[in-house]
Amino acid sequence: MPNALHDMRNLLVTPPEMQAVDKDAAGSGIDSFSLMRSAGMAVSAAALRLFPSAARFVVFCGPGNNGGDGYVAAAALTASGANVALYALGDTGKLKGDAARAHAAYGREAISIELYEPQSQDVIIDALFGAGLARELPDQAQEIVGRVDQAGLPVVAVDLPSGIDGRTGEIRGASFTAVHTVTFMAAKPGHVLMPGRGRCGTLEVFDIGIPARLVAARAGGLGINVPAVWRQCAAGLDPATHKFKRGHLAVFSGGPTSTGAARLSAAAGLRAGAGLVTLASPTEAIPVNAAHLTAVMLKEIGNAADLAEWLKDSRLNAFVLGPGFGIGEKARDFALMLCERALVLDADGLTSFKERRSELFDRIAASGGQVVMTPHEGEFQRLFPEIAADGKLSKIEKAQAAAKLSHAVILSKGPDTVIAAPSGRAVVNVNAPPWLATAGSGDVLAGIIGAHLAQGMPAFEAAAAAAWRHGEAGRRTGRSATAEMLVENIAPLPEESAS
Ligand SMILES: NC(=O)C1=CN([C@@H]2O[C@H](COP(=O)(O)OP(=O)(O)OC[C@H]3O[C@@H](n4cnc5c(N)ncnc54)[C@H](O)[C@@H]3O)[C@@H](O)[C@H]2O)[C@@H](O)CC1
Ligand SMILES: [K+]
Repeated sequence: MPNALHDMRNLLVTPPEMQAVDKDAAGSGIDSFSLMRSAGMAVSAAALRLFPSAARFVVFCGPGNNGGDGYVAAAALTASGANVALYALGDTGKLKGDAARAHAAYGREAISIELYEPQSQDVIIDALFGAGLARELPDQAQEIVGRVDQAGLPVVAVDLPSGIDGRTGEIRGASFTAVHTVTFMAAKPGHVLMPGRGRCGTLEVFDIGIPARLVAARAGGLGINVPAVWRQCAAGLDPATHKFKRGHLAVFSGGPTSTGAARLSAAAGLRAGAGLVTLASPTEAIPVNAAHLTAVMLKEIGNAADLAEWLKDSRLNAFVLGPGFGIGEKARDFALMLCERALVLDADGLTSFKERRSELFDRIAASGGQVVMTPHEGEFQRLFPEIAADGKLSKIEKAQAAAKLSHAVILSKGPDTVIAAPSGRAVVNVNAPPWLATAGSGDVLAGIIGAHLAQGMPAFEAAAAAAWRHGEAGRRTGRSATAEMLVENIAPLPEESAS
């Protein structure tokens, strides 16, 4: 990935990668206890900043280094004059290494965790498990989660709310729901994938002093979808250029009773910067489409022969196929003809290949075109059932596997949309408000991707930039968003200086 990944704010590092970074840091002579001290101090500072008048900080410490951070935080909070109670999960005599040292330095009594009784003014510091959580949260910890939830106490999480799997964002049995999470060096997939993301509260990524080059060396091409990921590819898109240079996007309409979805895509494509947009309509739907279009042009394309003739115009460079199109042979024939240019395959376009996916994947591999597929969860299951059913994989890993198999860029939709390329590169989109999940929203997204492809952006960047602009449009529109309002609120691509 280009420069964006060297900015640690945009990186996602998996727990195994982070463990390797820790080892490299120790190997390069950095004192690992000083890292733990920085981590614990950052947690203490966050807790005091957020809850300056807490009656009592209750620190839960686990059996590993996450617990070690907790002991440091407890010592720092005590030194600041705060009232602190510390509860340990497991036998503190079995603590090892830095965690044992942090426990010894704390020097006060650690109470056994089952004795914890919530008090109404408690602020919880959760240092039970972090990146090292390897299986379901132990029963004893699950019970404490229940007590804290029931009492409605605020939780500040160390690294991750205990119970959230840092690789997948899944909840391992139960988890705390934090108001604030302090993680170290870089965010983990579990902070941005659902349901984990919904339980982290605000996320603080604190630099504990591991050199960035050590983190970057282990990071495997995952990031957060920020403009820096695709801005360089968007920089050449000068709105003043001749309209054909801005590309000609074609969107395929369904029959007379299902034309609205394609018109939404077309309108979004025009708004997002395609130079020309044509709605390709079957004969029967021409009157209804004609009655609703102004800036978008209309072309009658009834069958594959019509399409073949139209494709002689090489300026037609990007296509959206699927919204409202209808499932079946016609969708398959059209899609296979379009793979060698730039194609967004969405909705019915995806479902049409449920039983015939290898035809599509082989054609994409052979054609060398720019293809983006935009499945929601159900469509993903239809097209990639074996990947969808693999419970061990995270949403990122599923999208990566699907991209590799299909040779296309996969935009896997949801509140935590993932964009993955066949190379394994992937980003998670984080700017989408919940109300973006409105009828027709996906059609708008497909149109924005199409506009980017028409302007010559490579498929990965086209999809990532579109997910981001779609999220921004949702924010600008507000809670009452309809798909038409989203189109109106697609903002220009951000300038070079935006981060
Ligand atoms: N560079 C870094 O990232 C640093 C990480 N630090 C902390 O170290 C943490 C990672 O430490 P660890 O690798 O020791 O991991 P954890 O402290 O998250 O937990 C690991 C311990 O719990 C056990 N365990 C895992 N799952 C369990 C389960 N379900 N039930 C019972 N026991 C279970 C493991 O055998 C191990 O003893 C991070 O979350 C962070 O808080 C800090 O100390 C500073 C440096
Ligand atoms: K934790």
